[in-house]
This record gives sequence, C-alpha cells and structure tokens, in this order.
Amino acid sequence: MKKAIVEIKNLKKVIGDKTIIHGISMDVFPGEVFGFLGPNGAGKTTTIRMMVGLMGITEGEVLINGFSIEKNFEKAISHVGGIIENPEMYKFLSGYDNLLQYARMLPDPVKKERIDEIVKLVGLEKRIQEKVKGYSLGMRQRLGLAQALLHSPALLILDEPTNGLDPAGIREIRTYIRKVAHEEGIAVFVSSHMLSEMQMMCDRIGIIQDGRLVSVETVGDFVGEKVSTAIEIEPIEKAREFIEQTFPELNPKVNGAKMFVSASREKVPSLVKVLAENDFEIYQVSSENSTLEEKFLEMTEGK
Ligand SMILES: Nc1ncnc2c1ncn2[C@@H]1O[C@H](COP(=O)(O)OP(=O)(O)OP(=O)(O)O)[C@@H](O)[C@H]1O
Repeated sequence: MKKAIVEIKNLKKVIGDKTIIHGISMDVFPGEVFGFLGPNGAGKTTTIRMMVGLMGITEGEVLINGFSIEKNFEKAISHVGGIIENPEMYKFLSGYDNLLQYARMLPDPVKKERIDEIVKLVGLEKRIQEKVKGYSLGMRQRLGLAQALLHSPALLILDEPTNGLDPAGIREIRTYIRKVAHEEGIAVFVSSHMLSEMQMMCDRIGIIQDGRLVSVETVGDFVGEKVSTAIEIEPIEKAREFIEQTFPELNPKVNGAKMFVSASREKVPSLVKVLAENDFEIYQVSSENSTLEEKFLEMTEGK
C-alpha cells in the first residue's frame, strides 16, 4: 500500500469545557478523493482548521507527508493546496494572467510548461486568455483549482467545492477533481454536505458525527454491501413480525406498502419460498442498493 499523505492520529479538540473533536484518526492516500461528510456542526471545519494549522490541536497530531503541522508547519504546509468557497481572482485580467500573478507570489518559480499543463488538466485551455469577468462560476472554480495546483501540492483540501454551482458546473468540477487525483496522483480531501455529490466524486468517505468518526469506507462498500430487498406483501405487518422471528438478521422494516429486508440476492429465493409457504401473498420483489444518503441518515440517525 502507498504511504499516506495525511495521517491524522487521535486528533482531539477541546474548547472551554466542550470537547468538539473526540480523538479521530484517519489517513488519506495519494491518488484518491477522500470525502469528509457530516451533518451541520459535526466538526468538519474544526478538523480542517486543525489539519492546516489554523487552529491549535488539543491532543493527537496531523502529519502531512510525514511532517507535523504543529512542529514543522512550513514543511507540512508546503505540500498543501486548497481552495476556499469562492477563490479570489482579478476579474479584469485573463485567467492566464491570474495564474501568472499567483505564481509570482509562490516561493519557488513555476515553469510556463507547468501552467500550460494545469490549464489543460482543468479544461480551460480554450478560454484561458479571456478575462475572468466573462467566466461562469464553474470556470472560476476550475481556475481556482488550477491556482491551487500551481505549486504541485501532494494534498489538495477543498471545502464545499460545488457550492453555488449549477448541475453542469457540479459535473465539470467533479470530473476535474477526479482527474487531478487519478492522473496527477494527488490526494484530494473534500468536505461537503452534498451526499449524492460525494457518492459520485469520492473514492472513500469518512463520516463524522458529533466530533466522532463513525465510519471510513470506500464508496463501493458503502453502497454495495447493503442490498435492500423491497417486498410488496400482504398482510404486511404480520409478514414483518414473521421475519423478525424467523430471520431477525434481515432487520425487516415496513414503509408504506413495502417491507424492506437486508437480504442479499442469494437469500431472496429461499425467503420468497418460506413466505409463500406461510400463506403470505407476494405481489412484487425488487432489489435496491442503498444509496449513500440512506446509509448516511441511518448512521447519523437522521440528523
Ligand atoms: N470557537 C468555538 N467555540 C465553541 N464551540 C465551537 C467553536 N467552534 C466550533 N464550535 C462548535 O463545534 C462544533 C463543530 O463545529 P464545526 O464548525 O467544526 O462543524 P461543521 O461540521 O463544520 O459544521 P457545518 O457543516 O455547519 O460547517 C459545533 O457544535 C460548533 O458550535
């Protein structure tokens, strides 16, 4: 396995007498998009602020490329690129001149070839000589992404990168974020509350709730592992009780005219057989993958 770019070890934040982050640990690897998902007030911003040295750490540590953000700030932060919600741009300059301006402020010179390469990576090559004031919000976000990539960071931290974008803009930025991770090998850490978006954008997702990391899984595991089978059956309440007694592991739930059970595909024929043998009337059986949204609501108990 590749070495982690970010190692978060037992990170804790106490403000006054309130523990906001309760010792969370997670790693982010090169070439992956890691989603940091949680309900409002769960502690995402606090965690990110500690990760980039904007806030002191009460206990535990954050290492970026092996350097402690507290003890070796300059070295650690030199590997980080990031964009905040709306990147600041000079609107009367072209996209290209904005990148040049920004490049001049960096401690190490950026080669022209690198700028061209990044412009291409974010798909702005045709419009880069136009003034930013004529750019759509989506194009500005992509220019922000290009700006964050100029110094070739190993880690990109994006806070709500799709905020304010229309569906086309969201799709674009998602494509480029995935490209940055998968083609440039950069570790991308994205915080967002947009669940379906995270499902499409990320390779792995960490869910935070009340300052605790409740789960870290690949998106495939999140949505794949739990197959829910919907059964239209009568009498439905009796069927639920029957399953609860005979197959409690299937965790039957009734919603409207359907009963949902956590049964894998292989289990379905025997289940239908047993139900039919017990005089239940089955009208329809369908299998649905649970979406990240269902899983998220389940894990955070609907918060
Ligand atoms: N300086 C502070 N003093 C006291 N409590 C704070 C402070 N900063 C944050 N908190 C509390 O810590 C908790 C986590 O806040 P945080 O902003 O990290 O959550 P979040 O997951 O980023 O939420 P959101 O999605 O709403 O931005 C909240 O309950 C918040 O009220």
